[in-house]
Amino acid sequence: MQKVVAVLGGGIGGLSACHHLSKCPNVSKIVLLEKSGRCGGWLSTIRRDDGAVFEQGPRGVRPAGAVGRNTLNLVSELGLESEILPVTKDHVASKNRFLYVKGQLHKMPSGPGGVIRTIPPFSRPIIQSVLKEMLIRKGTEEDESVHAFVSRRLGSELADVVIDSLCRGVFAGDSRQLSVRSCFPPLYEAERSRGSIVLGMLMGSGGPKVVPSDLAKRASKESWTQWSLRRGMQAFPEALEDMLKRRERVEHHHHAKVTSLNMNELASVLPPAAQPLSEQLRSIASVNVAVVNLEYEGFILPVTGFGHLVPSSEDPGLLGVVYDSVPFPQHNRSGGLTTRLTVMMGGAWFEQTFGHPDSVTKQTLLDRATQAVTSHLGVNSQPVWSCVALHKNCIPQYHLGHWKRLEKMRQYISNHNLPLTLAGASYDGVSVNDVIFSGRTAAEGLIGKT
Ligand SMILES: Cc1cc2nc3c(=O)[nH]c(=O)nc-3n(C[C@H](O)[C@H](O)[C@H](O)COP(=O)(O)OP(=O)(O)OC[C@H]3O[C@@H](n4cnc5c(N)ncnc54)[C@H](O)[C@@H]3O)c2cc1C
Ligand SMILES: C=Cc1c2[nH]c(c1C)Cc1[nH]c(c(CCC(=O)O)c1C)Cc1[nH]c(c(C)c1CCC(=O)O)Cc1[nH]c(c(C)c1C=C)C2
Repeated sequence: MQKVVAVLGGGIGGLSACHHLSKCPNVSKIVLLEKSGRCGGWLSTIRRDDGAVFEQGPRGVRPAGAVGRNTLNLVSELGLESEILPVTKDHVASKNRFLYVKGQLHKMPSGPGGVIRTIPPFSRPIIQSVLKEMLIRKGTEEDESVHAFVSRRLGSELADVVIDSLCRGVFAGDSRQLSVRSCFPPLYEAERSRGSIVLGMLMGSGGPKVVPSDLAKRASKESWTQWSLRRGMQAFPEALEDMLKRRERVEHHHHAKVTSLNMNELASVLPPAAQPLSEQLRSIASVNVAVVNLEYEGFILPVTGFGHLVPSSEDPGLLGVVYDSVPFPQHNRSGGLTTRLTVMMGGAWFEQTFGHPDSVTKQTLLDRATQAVTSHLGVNSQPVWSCVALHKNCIPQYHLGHWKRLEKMRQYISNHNLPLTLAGASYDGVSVNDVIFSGRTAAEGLIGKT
């Protein structure tokens, strides 16, 4: 039977779903409804006339794992290989990530040397916590906060500093509220199946199989840790949309105000009979993040690496600073040496730091960002260019019990034969890779594997 499918929202998840649907002969028409004037959602790049590129959303994608290979396969199908900017394992941006603790930058421990010695800000070698972890009894809870899980298994110091910061650097969220089961499924599964995170990591686990393209094989052979594109991440949805435009069965509608991938809006268009589903959708929270891109003249950093994260105990509203020009110097303006930084602020602490997002001024956000660059990195010069963006509700938060909410929603959809499939960052992973994979899974759920 021929199907007509509407895809709501042209973020990278919706585009990925369209792409897979468009390969299926049983789908006679695909209607993509995007509320804004462009597709891509949070993949948003500023391209200046002088060649400089600044990311307002994701800036790097990980090539590892099945979902990473799946994305690279798509990049390859789109013919974007020559546009790829890989960062390899031995690059300084892969080796050096910093934490800003008690007013100082500390390199995050990596490699054997980093775990067997006591390295500030830690009070003992990390190897001690790692070895002890294998002896800790399995938890019995169906779900636990990321902070509670890591405190129980690895100790409160790693939970307070490393895990707290990691949750800020991925979810802009609070590790005390986020669910380990939904935010870091491999950690939760490792404890359940092997009794230990360390053993689970050493022994590996299953997961979806994705046959690698030549590009994905190259990424593995050359040990890439992340990649971007010459014209920035936005080039990815642009290429995907261009490819879809060439397919006859795909209809595009920009400025099409129908519904949204934003939970509240999707919930509001569901029929009253679907109220239980609407309520579950509404209960998925999301946070606001201020993204401040800064450009400085010359090389102004006291250290070099990917960037630094700030634990919530140090400064709740300041999440971290990415040193963009280190991994991707190709995005600097042509001719002349510059440093490009991105300061990320707010997240789960937005309101307590800045008040209501509608009343904070761009100048306040810019001042806060440049002050952080001065105090954290000792930079006294002023940026020669800046751009402030406030992304409202941009990162969904998988709070405790998220897995149960998903199960109830999917059960409800299935019990009521609703012609609806959920895909995107609100459900099974927020990374670009996860979202692209969720679009593929949603399409395959409707039409079978392509
Ligand atoms: C600041 C920031 C940094 C990030 N960094 C990284 C990173 O380094 N690496 C990484 O892997 N991931 C990163 N992410 C996460 C990743 O970018 C997102 O999770 C992902 O892009 C979400 O894609 P999506 O398609 O689910 O949703 P969205 O991007 O939100 O797309 C949803 C689309 O639906 C449209 N829409 C909304 N309302 C309507 C309506 N009424 N009608 C029709 N359409 C509507 C929107 O306009 C939008 O185009 C980052 C995210 C942010 C915000
Ligand atoms: C400071 C805030 C944020 C920074 N990046 C993001 C936020 C909220 C968003 C983000 N970063 C990553 C992902 C994808 C995760 C994935 O599974 O691929 C998302 C949604 C990647 C990432 N960035 C950092 C880490 C540890 C990760 C996880 C994957 C990896 O190891 O590469 C660290 C980090 N992020 C930011 C900074 C300043 C930073 C510093 C070291 C910015």
